[in-house]
Amino acid sequence: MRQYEIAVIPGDGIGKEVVPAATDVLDAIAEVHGGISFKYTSFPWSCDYYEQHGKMMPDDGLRTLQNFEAIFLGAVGDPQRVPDHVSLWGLLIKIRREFEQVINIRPAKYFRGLASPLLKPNDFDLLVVRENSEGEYSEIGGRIHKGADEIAIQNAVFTRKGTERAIRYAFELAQKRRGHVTSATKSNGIVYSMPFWDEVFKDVSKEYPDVKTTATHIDALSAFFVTKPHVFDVVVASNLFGDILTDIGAAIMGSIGIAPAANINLNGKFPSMFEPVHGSAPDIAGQGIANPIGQIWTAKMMLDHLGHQEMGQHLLNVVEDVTHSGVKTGDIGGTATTQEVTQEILKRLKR
Ligand SMILES: NC(=O)C1=CN([C@@H]2O[C@H](COP(=O)(O)OP(=O)(O)OC[C@H]3O[C@@H](n4cnc5c(N)ncnc54)[C@H](O)[C@@H]3O)[C@@H](O)[C@H]2O)C=CC1
Ligand SMILES: CC(=O)C(=O)O
Ligand SMILES: [K+]
Ligand SMILES: [Mn+2]
Repeated sequence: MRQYEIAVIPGDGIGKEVVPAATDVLDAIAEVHGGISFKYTSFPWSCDYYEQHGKMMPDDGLRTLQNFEAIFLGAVGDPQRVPDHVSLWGLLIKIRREFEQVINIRPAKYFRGLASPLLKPNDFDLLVVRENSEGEYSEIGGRIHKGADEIAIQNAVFTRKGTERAIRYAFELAQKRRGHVTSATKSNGIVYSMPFWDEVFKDVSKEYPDVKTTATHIDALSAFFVTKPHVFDVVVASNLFGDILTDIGAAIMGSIGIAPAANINLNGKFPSMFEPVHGSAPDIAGQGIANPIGQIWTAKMMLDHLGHQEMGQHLLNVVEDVTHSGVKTGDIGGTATTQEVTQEILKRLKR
């Protein structure tokens, strides 16, 4: 029996509702297939924790997390109580950066049983590779003066290492898929970092002559995600562009509540972290109606990462069966609660 040590951080809002649902499902799939089990250690780091301790996690929090094989996180943020830049940078983004989780993989595909808002959803199946450690999300800059003279400066950071790493990762994935990489650019408006991004994309592409390439400005690309998502295979994007594109990817599937994500550490020095694309959804938190599929599909990505692709595929098939059967939460047109969807998934998994 292989037991995996997993750090669990439910976080805020619906994170606290969907994370237990997903760990129940993980336990069930492990039991059904046999050979593996999960040992969870839960950490209460969140905006509640911040209110009590004045920080999002203890000073030695990262050292504690470092001993785990993976981190399973829900969502961070409660803007009524703690400013978002404080809560996210104090926990979620801190872990991504300090643990060198430099790649964020976020799939979107036609999902059986879901009413996509697209008129002709076709069969789309794409992967966004989001640069996850630098880019537009930086702490470089500052604010000076007050009132009419006030100035805010925010610098974006694009290193050759980081840019090349994300782009190369996209090419490697494309070789195992349909052999096409689309680069999200904006070199017509952003005159230093994006021409640089384009150059690196071109350089890396020379090493993969079998992979087809396209570079598309982020504005048009966002539109194409809505009008013809089936043309995309792997899309590589900077931190901010990838963030926005993947909410669109979630929306065209049918709901932001179903999209998964994996924050991948490539050098093996730190654990990777698995958390859905969505946030803490304060507008529906505490009602028991959050869609657990984003968190459960994220669990599938963790299974894949740990080398259990067969279990992962089985899990996703069952989730699609449940959606197809009509047991759905409100965001995707159903009336079921988080618990009811989870129970239905558990029941079918154990069949
Ligand atoms: N990775 C993370 O932890 C993220 C955290 N956030 C934080 O979350 C908080 C809320 O941010 P928002 O911009 O409102 O984004 P959000 O993703 O939390 O919610 C956007 C909309 O989608 C709905 N939604 C999200 N997940 C759902 C689910 N599982 N089931 C049903 N409906 C769902 C919400 O009810 C809301 O109407 C903020 O504090 C924000 O900073 C936002 C995005 C990512
Ligand atoms: C923070 C956020 O929105 C994301 O990482 O997707
Ligand atoms: K999340
Ligand atoms: Mn986002």
